[in-house]
Amino acid sequence: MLKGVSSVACVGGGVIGGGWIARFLLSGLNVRVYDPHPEAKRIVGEVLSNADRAYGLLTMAPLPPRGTLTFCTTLQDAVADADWIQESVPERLDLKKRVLADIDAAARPEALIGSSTSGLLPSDLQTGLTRPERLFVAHPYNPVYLLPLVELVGGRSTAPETLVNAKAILESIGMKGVVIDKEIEAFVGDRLLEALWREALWLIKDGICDTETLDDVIRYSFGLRWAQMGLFETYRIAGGEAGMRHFLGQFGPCLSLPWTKLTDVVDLDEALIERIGVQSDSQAAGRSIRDLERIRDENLVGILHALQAGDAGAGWGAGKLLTDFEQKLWSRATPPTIDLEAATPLRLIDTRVNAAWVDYNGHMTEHRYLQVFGDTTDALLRLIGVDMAYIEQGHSYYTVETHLRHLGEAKLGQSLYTTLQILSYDSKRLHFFTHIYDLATQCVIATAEQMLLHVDMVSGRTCPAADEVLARLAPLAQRHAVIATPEGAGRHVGQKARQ
Ligand SMILES: NC(=O)C1=CN([C@@H]2O[C@H](COP(=O)(O)OP(=O)(O)OC[C@H]3O[C@@H](n4cnc5c(N)ncnc54)[C@H](O)[C@@H]3O)[C@@H](O)[C@H]2O)C=CC1
Ligand SMILES: C[N+](C)(C)CC(=O)CC(=O)[O-]
Repeated sequence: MLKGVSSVACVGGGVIGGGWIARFLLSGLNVRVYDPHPEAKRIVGEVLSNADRAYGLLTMAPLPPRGTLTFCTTLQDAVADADWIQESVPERLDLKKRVLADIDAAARPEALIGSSTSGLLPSDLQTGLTRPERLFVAHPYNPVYLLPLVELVGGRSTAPETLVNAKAILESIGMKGVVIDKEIEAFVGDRLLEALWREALWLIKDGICDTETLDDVIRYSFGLRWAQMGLFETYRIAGGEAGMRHFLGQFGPCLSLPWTKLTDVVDLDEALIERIGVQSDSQAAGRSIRDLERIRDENLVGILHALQAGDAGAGWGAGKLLTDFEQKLWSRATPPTIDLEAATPLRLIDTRVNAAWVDYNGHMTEHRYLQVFGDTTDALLRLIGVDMAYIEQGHSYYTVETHLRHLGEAKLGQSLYTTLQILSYDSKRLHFFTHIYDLATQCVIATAEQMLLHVDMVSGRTCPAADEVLARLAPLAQRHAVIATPEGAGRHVGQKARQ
């Protein structure tokens, strides 16, 4: 049975606790935090501010009102009324056991308790608890507010329904809970990461390459592959038409070659720590951690958006998950009210310039303007009844001419909105003028004048629009006819002739 969650407690508000706090708050849940660090409020505030920025770029779907954030002076006060308590204190078994025992004693009996541990066994964490059945590992990935995966691992005493409930709750906040069948130190993700990490330390220690080269090798090649398909499916493709079996046949014998040092663990002595520290400082080129976080977040948003377009627009992996989450948000939201009676252009789209829209000039690239104008056209069409049901009947409007003017610049994260004025129409033609405005200054960023024709999609020829569409169009066009013709309407591209 799925338990509803409205309030959450986070015990520990560092890198991971801060990420959880942001994820919960931005999903509309109230969060109470306990972290004795004297600067906990500042640290959480900074993570939250980056998370806000990242969500502003990630989605235009109507997020619920942000939950309230409360810092508590005692652990007991933080957890007493919570439905879900997430422990994210440092990775030490003795400390975690002490903190989890305090949580167990102060929490409501039905509250779920997740631990962010990267590798400690849930059976070890739950020994000695009064209600060990509600304790489980909920191992997330940094940054928790963007990366959707949580490994859910139960211990010997964890009740199966605890994991079922946890998975459902995570789905409701846009995350993917993956239940790991058997507990093992470091679970699945950190087993893989740890193997790579240990190998990488040897490569630096042995002077095979420096830290920047090693990172380049990952991020220009298999890092991109892993982001969208994981390991096994990627290798299946690498087997060519004969697939995985061929891959295993070809590369299986390499397992006996000295291609890894995994049987041996590098001595992470002072000298190696210093070498890595120096190389890593130089690689960061003076960028602060928060700067690097913002760059990372923009990249992840770009990859997630690209994955939303995967599989012919159906979405792929984490991109499909984001689309499904956005659809839930749209279905829960109240539709925006558009004043159809007013003699003013229709305000149809509110949007924000996202990372994938920005080009080498540092501003919104030209084809994205057409996308915003196209989204505005779609909003008008939906308003007059040309929706997916209408299109499935075999009729639609096609754009046959666009005159687009760039009058200002739009930068990453800038909030924009569009207004549309109908200039003329008849049974087959629809002619209108659209402005893109900067929300903050109300300045015009771009305009487009467009002509659309109503078509029979089977014959590919124009034909009159349905009566009900024209009936919706008529009153709008009448109201717009009394508004002054917009500056720039009817303009063409040209230069004054030389005298
Ligand atoms: N940093 C990472 O990349 C990831 C870490 N994790 C796990 O998350 C957990 C936390 O790690 P980080 O956030 O990286 O550590 P962190 O050091 O950034 O944060 C730990 C926080 O816990 C607070 N704390 C210490 N004792 C406490 C207590 N008794 N009660 C409440 N708060 C207390 C500290 O003041 C600090 O703010 C660990 O179990 C770690 O393995 C999981 C996934 C990724
Ligand atoms: C380094 N680490 C073991 C704490 C990493 C993780 O647990 C997951 C991650 O975000 O990489």
